[in-house]
Amino acid sequence: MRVVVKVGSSSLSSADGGLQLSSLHSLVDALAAVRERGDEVVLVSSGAIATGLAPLTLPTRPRDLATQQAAASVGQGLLMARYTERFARHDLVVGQVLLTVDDVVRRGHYRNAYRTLARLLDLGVVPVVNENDTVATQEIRFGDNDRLAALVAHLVHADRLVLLSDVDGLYDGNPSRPGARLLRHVHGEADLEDVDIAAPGASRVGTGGMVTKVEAARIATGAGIPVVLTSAANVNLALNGGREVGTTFHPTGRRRPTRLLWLAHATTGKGTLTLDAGAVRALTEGRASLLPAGVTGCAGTFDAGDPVDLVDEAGTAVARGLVAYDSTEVPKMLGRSTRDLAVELGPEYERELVHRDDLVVLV
Ligand SMILES: Nc1ncnc2c1ncn2[C@@H]1O[C@H](COP(=O)(O)OP(=O)(O)O)[C@@H](O)[C@H]1O
Ligand SMILES: N[C@@H](CCC(=O)OP(=O)(O)O)C(=O)O
Repeated sequence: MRVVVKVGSSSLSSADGGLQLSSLHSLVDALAAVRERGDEVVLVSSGAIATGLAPLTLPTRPRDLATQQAAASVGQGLLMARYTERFARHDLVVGQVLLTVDDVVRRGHYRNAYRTLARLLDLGVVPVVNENDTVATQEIRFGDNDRLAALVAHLVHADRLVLLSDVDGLYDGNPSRPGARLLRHVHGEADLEDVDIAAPGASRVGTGGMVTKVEAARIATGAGIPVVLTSAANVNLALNGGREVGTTFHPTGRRRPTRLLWLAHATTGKGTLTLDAGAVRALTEGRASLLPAGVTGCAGTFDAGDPVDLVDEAGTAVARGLVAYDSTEVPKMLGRSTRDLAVELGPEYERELVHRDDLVVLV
């Protein structure tokens, strides 16, 4: 068994927003018990920003990106030091893995991340993953670790994803309202239809609230991985108790190529290409590559290799792909056949605008 456990800032911090050591200790002790049983663990831990607040005497989580990054820079090292100390009590070694979206979406990069994580697990190390907050700009940020955890679970072929928060599961509405009901099982979209997840998190340090957790559960279950959402206080029961706690999201789909999952869920397009009806059909029904002949418009500034949204003439996103040309080159190619382009501009213009291996259909 390989399990990915994600813990949110709200579960690791005290009322004043700083790191709550006792919570971190219970988490580590529960994870160590999983290891003692012979199972493997990858921990996705938030809390860098929360841990950085006290040393910087910041009263609350900062709103601007630069101060968040500074707090993460101060906090991440301290957080890892605490994990290192506590895991060492169980004779376990930890390894820090910091990721950005960009690190894993581009061709080949996700393989590097996978190789490192697989090697760490071979060596018996507990990988501790977080977003690389200090270098992540707005465009390449996850911003929350829930989606990152779902994508990491897929990357390492996990058997289960456990999301730990400050709430004991998914409720049908704001859990602080009287009468809110805990959902024990979610089998698919139909079970989520009447669920209200809009309330922001109760803590001052968490991000995303329930929205990003449900999104993470969708990504993981859609790729065949069951998800358990429960409170960090239940960590031992969830991992070692042998009985169901919180909310279980059951698999709805099957494993897909890793890079395409990242492309669909971790990126935002740097630009937009508008497709005519024939191109939409070729992509969605024929699984074809996108050729310049079927593109009627291009917007945004992007480099070759960047993710772009592919929209139909009504502006609805139908696919996302990694574009093979810069935004300076695309306009002169629109509507032209690859053969004409090769004759006029040279053989390097004969390739697809977006190759089908670099493309994920969203409809
Ligand atoms: N339907 C719901 N069920 C459970 N929790 C919800 C729901 N809607 C909103 N929430 C809020 O989501 C919060 C958890 O999200 P967040 O604060 O981002 O935590 P974390 O730091 O663990 O990621 C809970 O404290 C809860 O108040
Ligand atoms: N990378 C950030 C995590 C962002 C965050 O707070 O996420 P979460 O608490 O999981 O909603 C950090 O370590 O502070």
